[in-house]
Amino acid sequence: MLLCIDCGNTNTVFSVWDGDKFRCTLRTTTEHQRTADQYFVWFSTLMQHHKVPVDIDEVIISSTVPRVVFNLRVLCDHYFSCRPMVVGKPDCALPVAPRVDQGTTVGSDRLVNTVSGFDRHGGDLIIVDFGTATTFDVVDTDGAYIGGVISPGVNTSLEALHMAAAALPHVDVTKPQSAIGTNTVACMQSGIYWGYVGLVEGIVRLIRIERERPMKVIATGGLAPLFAQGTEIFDSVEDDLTMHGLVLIHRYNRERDTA
Ligand SMILES: Nc1ncnc2c1ncn2[C@@H]1O[C@H](COP(=O)(O)OP(=O)(O)O)[C@@H](O)[C@H]1O
Ligand SMILES: CC(C)(COP(=O)(O)O)[C@@H](O)C(=O)NCCC(=O)O
Ligand SMILES: [K+]
Repeated sequence: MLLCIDCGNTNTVFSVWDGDKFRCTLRTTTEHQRTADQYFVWFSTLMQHHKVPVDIDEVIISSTVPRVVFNLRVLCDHYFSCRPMVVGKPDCALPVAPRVDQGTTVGSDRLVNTVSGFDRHGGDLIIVDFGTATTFDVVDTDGAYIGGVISPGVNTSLEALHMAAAALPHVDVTKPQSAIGTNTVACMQSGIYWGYVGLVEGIVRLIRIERERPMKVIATGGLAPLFAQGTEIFDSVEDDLTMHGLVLIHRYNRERDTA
């Protein structure tokens, strides 16, 4: 079976693909100190819990944190006897090359989302990913990543506000009933929630004007369903977008190898 690993700055997700469907999806925090042995104990324990056999023979990794890739490679070598495909490395090809400034390294999560979104919806897309950063990936008619927007993530902004202001507590993001908060926590939640709704709607509007054509908007990332409750801007919310892209990129490279 194929193990797909999506390593973001906050969370690392392992998903096991049996060639037909995902059998199991597991999430842990991203920590570059975690060793191959620690990954394996965590992974094999939860696989047993979910009654999925641990027979991994192929691995594909997307990581926005370069330092974690070393230990993930050791995991593949010691426990799965394979060499992982790593998105963004020269030996991992993409169906359509990104068109960005020379020398720019695009985050591999954004490249994977682009491949996935194009497969599901065709071109002319804006993919909004609510991760550690809130990113907007613009996908051209032919499926190329052509740039986008990087904004601070929702929780990153809340944390920065709490750190910077002595009287502001740590709060969780939720959808407030109204814009006007009548206590400190409610004021902060309104600022974050309605602020991000406005940010997303505003940036999508500007991108559409620049592109001069209709563009579908796809939302993904842990907080996407929550923000979808506050705006009509998303055509679709897909929590498996990155994992689907990893399966596609893996298949694309395997088919190239055998061609
Ligand atoms: N289901 C969820 N509900 C609420 N918050 C979530 C959920 N999933 C992730 N988050 C939060 O959203 C932020 C981004 O998480 P994630 O999408 O995993 O980021 P990354 O891909 O950058 O690691 C984190 O602060 C995380 O705690
Ligand atoms: C913008 C990001 C930090 C988002 O990562 P994430 O929130 O998924 O951890 C990541 O895609 C990244 O490090 N990008 C490199 C710069 C770029 O994509 O242009
Ligand atoms: K991400």
